[in-house]
Amino acid sequence: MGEEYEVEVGPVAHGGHCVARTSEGQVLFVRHTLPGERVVARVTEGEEGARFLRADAVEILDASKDRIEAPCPFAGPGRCGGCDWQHAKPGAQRRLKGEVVAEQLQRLAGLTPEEAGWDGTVMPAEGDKLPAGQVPSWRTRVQYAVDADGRAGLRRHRSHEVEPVDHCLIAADGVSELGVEQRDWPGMATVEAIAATGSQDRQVILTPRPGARLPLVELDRPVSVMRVDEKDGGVHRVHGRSFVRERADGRTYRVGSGGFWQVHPKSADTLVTAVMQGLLPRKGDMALDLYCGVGLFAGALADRVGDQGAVLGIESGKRAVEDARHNLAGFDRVRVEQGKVEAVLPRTGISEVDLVVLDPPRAGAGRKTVQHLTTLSARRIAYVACDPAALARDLAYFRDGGYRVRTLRVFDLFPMTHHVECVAILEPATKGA
Ligand SMILES: C[S@@+](CC[C@H](N)C(=O)[O-])C[C@H]1O[C@@H](n2cnc3c(N)ncnc32)[C@H](O)[C@@H]1O
Repeated sequence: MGEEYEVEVGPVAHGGHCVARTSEGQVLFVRHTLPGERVVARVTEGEEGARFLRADAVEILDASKDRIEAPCPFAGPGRCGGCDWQHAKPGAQRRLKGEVVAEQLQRLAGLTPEEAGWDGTVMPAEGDKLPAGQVPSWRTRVQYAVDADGRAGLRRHRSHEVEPVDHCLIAADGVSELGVEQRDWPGMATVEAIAATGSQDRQVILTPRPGARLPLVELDRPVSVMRVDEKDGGVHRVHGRSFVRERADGRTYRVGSGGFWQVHPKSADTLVTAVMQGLLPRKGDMALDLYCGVGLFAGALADRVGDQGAVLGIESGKRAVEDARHNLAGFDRVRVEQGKVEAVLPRTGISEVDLVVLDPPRAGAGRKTVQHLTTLSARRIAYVACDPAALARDLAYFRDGGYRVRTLRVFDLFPMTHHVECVAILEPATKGA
């Protein structure tokens, strides 16, 4: 810890850092740098003999042409851990993400971009293509951590320490307007601020420290307030609605506190469009929406498969299932089952479907679920992935089960961070042969 090395920085790696080697051959994962730079890297984590050390670039000796001054005053070595690429031009950020996706596909699935039907580009969300130095304000959900003095901030990288922040540049305007960063939150561990897209619903979710009393929540806009129970982790209503209303694909979705909804205001529409363009649902199709959350893709599929078709959603979160059933109540032939996909799907007895959407959490779907899906004779499968490593692992299982990737599209729905969203469309390998 604290040791410094002068290094030439190599390629980007998954996780918001680049790879370098010390003169003794020790691998360093270096943050706050870019490929091709020469930097002084200070070790932040790792022990002697470890496979790799983590480090921050604390001095830039030769700068990349893709480097800019970080627009956020809270970014930099040892500071806020929320963004990884504040110091890179927007186009360079997307190129780096593309290189990470390509590397993961190659290493974990043995696929080149061409074999995955991908042109190698990473698409910005509509409206996000801004000149260098301007930052899209896209985070409609921000969980602030609160320090011992009650100041709201964000956690430092791989740390519980809080970097107090008076304006997070990537927070959506609706979040910033609440003024969470401008007041103190004594006794709170976290304060989550939510600004819905397509409605004026605003919500604050407070997590008190053990024994602390809830503060009076007076913000710059009307909000509903929820509280996270320190014992059972349950989310309870303090005042106002216990949900926000989001809009996507022409429909309104109720999302209860603690439930999942895409964070970028354009994400839900972007992903629904990519999935529907890839699947091309037909009237009368039978479709699955796995890991369905509050029913985003199930709703879009239900509209398209019509009265003769049917959609089954599966989701583990109890509250999300209640919301999905509420959101999809207008469709007679849509059912939502609660439970883990790996347990519920085999129990349904379904042996054949036309289409599948799966949008699993970061860990991916895993071998067992993928194997099961490859037995259902689906005409097409859409895999929505927030982690390219998990996607690549699962694509390899799909290949073993006789499916090939027809197209892959990659979207930058998390600007300034290392995160990236992929939509892969699969079909039986025999079809593409
Ligand atoms: C990435 S979110 C996708 C939600 C939805 N497709 C959307 O876009 O709004 C993943 C969802 O999977 C649920 N989940 C996590 N593990 C699960 C499992 N093993 N089985 C079923 N659902 C799961 C989470 O509760 C979450 O709602």
